[in-house]
Amino acid sequence: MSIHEKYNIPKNAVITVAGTVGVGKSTMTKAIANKLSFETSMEKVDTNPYLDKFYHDFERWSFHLQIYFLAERFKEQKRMFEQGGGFVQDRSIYEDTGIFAKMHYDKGTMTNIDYETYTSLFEAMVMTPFFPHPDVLIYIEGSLQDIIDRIQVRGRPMEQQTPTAYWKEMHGRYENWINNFTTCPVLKININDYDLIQNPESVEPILKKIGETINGNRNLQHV
Ligand SMILES: Nc1ncnc2c1ncn2[C@@H]1O[C@H](COP(=O)(O)OP(=O)(O)O)[C@@H](O)[C@H]1O
Ligand SMILES: Nc1ncnc2c1ncn2[C@H]1C[C@H](O)[C@@H](COP(=O)(O)O)O1
Repeated sequence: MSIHEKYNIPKNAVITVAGTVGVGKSTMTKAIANKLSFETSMEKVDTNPYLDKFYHDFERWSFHLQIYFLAERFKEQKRMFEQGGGFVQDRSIYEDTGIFAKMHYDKGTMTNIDYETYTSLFEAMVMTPFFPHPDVLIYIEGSLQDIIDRIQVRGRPMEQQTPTAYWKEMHGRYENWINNFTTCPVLKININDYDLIQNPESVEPILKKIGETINGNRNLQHV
């Protein structure tokens, strides 16, 4: 029996992984893709031409950065579906607008005009019946302290130098955002319930839940 049959995960599934910075999305993305022999769509940090500048001057670069992320993730989303699925994606496109753009607008580091321009572009590109959504969004959650520790250990200077208040604000917003997210089925996982670094096999119960979430939703659709 193949692993796809074992957990009832279609070979053409598209799985996206969401959660705050440093919570463990990339690690989870690679572990799931490896088990399912799926392709990954990784968020590229080193080649992002705006990210470091943005962390040094939010006001100056927040619009440029959001447009860049929107273009990159839109192209990736298109690629995943054009290739017929079988992908795990490191961070969903929905967090760009629901978390980041909104947070910078609310905090005054993105202007009203820029926010309007960005959100109308996002809505026109993504929130249309023509744009396919993932089969499941895995939401990883953890305590603020664990996340701050992970950001420090990972060691990207631009993130290490960012005040804790930024991560705290983001952490609170994520909880709100996920509780109101309805675009595709959600599977919530807490970082205390697995450890992919010490115990790679702890991905197995996650695969089981992925299959259940995808199929639970398909059954609901056919009732
Ligand atoms: N289960 C885990 N236990 C301990 N550390 C972890 C775990 N998963 C990820 N990490 C570490 O936390 C840091 C952030 O993980 P990463 O996957 O890069 O997060 P994200 O993609 O969400 O920013 C990395 O240093 C990674 O090695
Ligand atoms: N849409 C975004 N706006 C601002 N910053 C963002 C956005 N998407 C990702 N980021 C930042 C946050 C991190 O510093 C890096 C990579 O994210 P990670 O959660 O570590 O994968 O990009």
